[in-house]
Amino acid sequence: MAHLALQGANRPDEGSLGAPEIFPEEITVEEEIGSGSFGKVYKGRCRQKPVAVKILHRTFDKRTLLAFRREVKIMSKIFHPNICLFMGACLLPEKPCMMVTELLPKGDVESLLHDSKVTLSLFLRMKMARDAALGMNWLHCSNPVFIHRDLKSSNLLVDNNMNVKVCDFGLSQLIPRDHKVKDRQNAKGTPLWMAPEVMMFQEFNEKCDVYSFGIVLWELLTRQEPFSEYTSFEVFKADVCHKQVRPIIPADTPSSLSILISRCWSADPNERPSFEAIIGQLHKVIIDVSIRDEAARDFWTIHFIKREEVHWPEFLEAFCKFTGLPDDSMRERNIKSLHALLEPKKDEGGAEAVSIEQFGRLIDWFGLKKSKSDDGGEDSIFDRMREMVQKTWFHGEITTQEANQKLSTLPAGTFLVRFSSTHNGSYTISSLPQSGGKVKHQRVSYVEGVGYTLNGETKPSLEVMVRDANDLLIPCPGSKYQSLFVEQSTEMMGYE
Ligand SMILES: Nc1ncnc2c1ncn2[C@@H]1O[C@H](COP(=O)(O)OP(=O)(O)OP(=O)(O)O)[C@@H](O)[C@H]1O
Repeated sequence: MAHLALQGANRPDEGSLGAPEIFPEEITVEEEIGSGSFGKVYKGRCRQKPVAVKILHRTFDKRTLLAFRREVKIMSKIFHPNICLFMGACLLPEKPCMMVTELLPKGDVESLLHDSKVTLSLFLRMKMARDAALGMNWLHCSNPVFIHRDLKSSNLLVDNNMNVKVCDFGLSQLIPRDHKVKDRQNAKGTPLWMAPEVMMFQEFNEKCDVYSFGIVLWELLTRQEPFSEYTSFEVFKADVCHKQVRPIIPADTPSSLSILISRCWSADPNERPSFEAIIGQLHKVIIDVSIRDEAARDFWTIHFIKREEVHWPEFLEAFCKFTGLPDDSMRERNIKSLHALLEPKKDEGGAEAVSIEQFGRLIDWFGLKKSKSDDGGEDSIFDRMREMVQKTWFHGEITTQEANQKLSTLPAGTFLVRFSSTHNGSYTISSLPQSGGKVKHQRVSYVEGVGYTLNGETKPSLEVMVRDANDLLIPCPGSKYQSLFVEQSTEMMGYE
């Protein structure tokens, strides 16, 4: 009954919200996918399209209704690829208040980060951060300025292509550009992500969202909950506001990222960067977290800044020039090896593209620097790649499970060498012990200029390691690179 009274008294002039109207009969509600302070979110269908339907509690107070109406009003005015698409609302008196938005099937970033079964590389997590920053920049660039006021990882939603969109505008507010405002009563937002000036009821502007973004960046970096050590709100508030306590940034974080996080959550809002500046810095962070080798990083920055994927021909031309690949009889085989190891993915138009992540991993595995060859000369990265794919025992990027499947029915002493699926730059030797039993997986670390280390013993090449081992006897057949060399041996025969 309470909600009926409120609906009657507080819903004047629905048309002024300017939201496209959707009637309840047009919406089919399916399973629940989330809940919040206002009510629940369901997966549903509207006009044959899968959608998300946010339904207000059956009983709600005036504040909740105002927040819901504010959200509808704001969402019906913002359109950006990184902001959850508003599709319409039902605000009819006597009917449940509902808001229809696009469905983001992968749910929210917080749930994904804390699900240990979900693999999310740091590269992908930083791309997610940049998507969120792009959405936030759109809000902050509008005039008057939109302040979100509740930016946190659970208000970032993810689509099937892992694109991130900002949602939940229930606490958002508009302020004139270059102005500051103050909360008169309760501070709005979620305390763990709330800027100190907001918590202390001081004047604030859109930079309060940048503070929250700093906490989100830290969550994306660490996959942990912020401030989980606190049990008392008063102690937490005093520490954050007066002692400037912030979550600990892991020591091995690339400096471009740790500096960005620290600047975002500065105590002084003027020291926090704008989202425009954050986006620029995240382009750099994405390169830094994807490519560990400094020279390779410079290569990508000079040629492909702001791009995470480059078409194969463009990449090849730049990389061959950069490495000085000679135009000799090996050139074609070198390029074939590079292509096979990079495994460029086909984009929507069918063109092959090399990703920054894959490039970074390739450099970790093979190193850019020249190394000493067996004949006293020098081997380039191309020599190392070409020689590796020719080894019958080398199976490249296969998982532990795939290695188990390949080996399980073969005789003892059979082995293969593959890239480690968990440690960038390392290799794994999977073998069937001669003593019998299950497949054994041993990680070999590779340090450029030093060699390949297994059980404390370092060898100059994997070939030497395999040759010197007593129990690696029969190369496992079925390497995907073998077909590459069937053609090449024929070609070679042709040359001779
Ligand atoms: N469009 C959507 N697609 C998929 N899931 C969604 C969608 N909208 C919301 N959700 C899920 O529902 C949860 C709650 O939604 P939302 O943040 O809008 O609620 P809220 O009550 O405003 O939250 P809070 O109480 O934290 O302010 C989200 O964290 C997300 O898991």
